[in-house]
Amino acid sequence: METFLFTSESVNEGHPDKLCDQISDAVLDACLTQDPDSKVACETCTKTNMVMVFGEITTKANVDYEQIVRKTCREIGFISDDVGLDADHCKVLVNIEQQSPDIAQGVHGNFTKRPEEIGAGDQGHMFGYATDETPELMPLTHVLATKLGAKLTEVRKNGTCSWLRPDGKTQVTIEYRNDGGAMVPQRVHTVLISTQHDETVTNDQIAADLKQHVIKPVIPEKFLDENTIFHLNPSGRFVIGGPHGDAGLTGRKIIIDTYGGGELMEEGHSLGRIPPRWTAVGHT
Ligand SMILES: Nc1ncnc2c1ncn2[C@@H]1O[C@H](COP(=O)(O)OP(=O)(O)OP(=O)(O)O)[C@@H](O)[C@H]1O
Ligand code: MET
Repeated sequence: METFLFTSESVNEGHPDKLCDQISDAVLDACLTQDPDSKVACETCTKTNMVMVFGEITTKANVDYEQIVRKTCREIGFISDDVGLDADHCKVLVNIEQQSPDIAQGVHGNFTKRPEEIGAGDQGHMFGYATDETPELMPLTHVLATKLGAKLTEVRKNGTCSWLRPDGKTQVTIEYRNDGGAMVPQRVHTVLISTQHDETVTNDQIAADLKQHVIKPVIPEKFLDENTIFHLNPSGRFVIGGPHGDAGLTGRKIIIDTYGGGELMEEGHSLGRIPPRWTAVGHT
């Protein structure tokens, strides 16, 4: 019987790229809440002590971009330089212009087109599929990697593991059996978690807590066996994190946001933009 390995990775809400995704989406939400006809294509980038939002927005909404940036960072837990970013004191740069009139006339005819006439402005490709591996109809590797990341955030915010900091990545490798074209998960081959942590905790404690409070509640026991491999903070030290450790950009985690690598990928994404602009990321 043919078996093969497949791997998906994920990041949690404190990863710098994911922080940017959440800021772009928060800007979009703020515009649409006040003005459902807003045209939004909002990018974000971040590095130590700095967040910048930029892009093209045409809206009647009165939006305080700086406050949206600070609130999003604060809610994730970036509340001091120590942790990777200080939401209340970091530099916030805003460079947002109106949507290009050339694009506006092409997409919505400067607000004159009927909904069924509205176009995308340029070409684009979208891919997608469903799989019966999971109730979510998504690949199991992707579902487990995503749930591990969400659990990490949960046990950080509810105080179960007080040493946790916001940034982190997860990865799950599953051994599948190809059963006449159906991909049937057999076992979890490898689990990798890299999480940001404070100075107080030892690597042994990190590994023990991750097994007990993150892996055990997420990965069904039937998929784990004595040969399952665990790599828990394999780099050995991950105190510096968030934008302090690595630059972040909107739309840099689009495989994680979709099927976890089991699909063809388009160049566009849906973060911080209204549907007609999804495919425009390559241009903005
Ligand atoms: N000391 C560390 N040990 C382990 N992981 C770390 C450490 N410092 C940062 N990281 C994590 O690794 C991530 C970097 O991986 P990521 O794939 O997101 O970006 P990249 O390596 O710049 O590549 P790309 O964005 O091109 O895929 C950081 O954003 C952070 O989540
Ligand atoms: N951008 C980082 C560097 O090369 C890599 C990501 S952090 C593990 O320094």
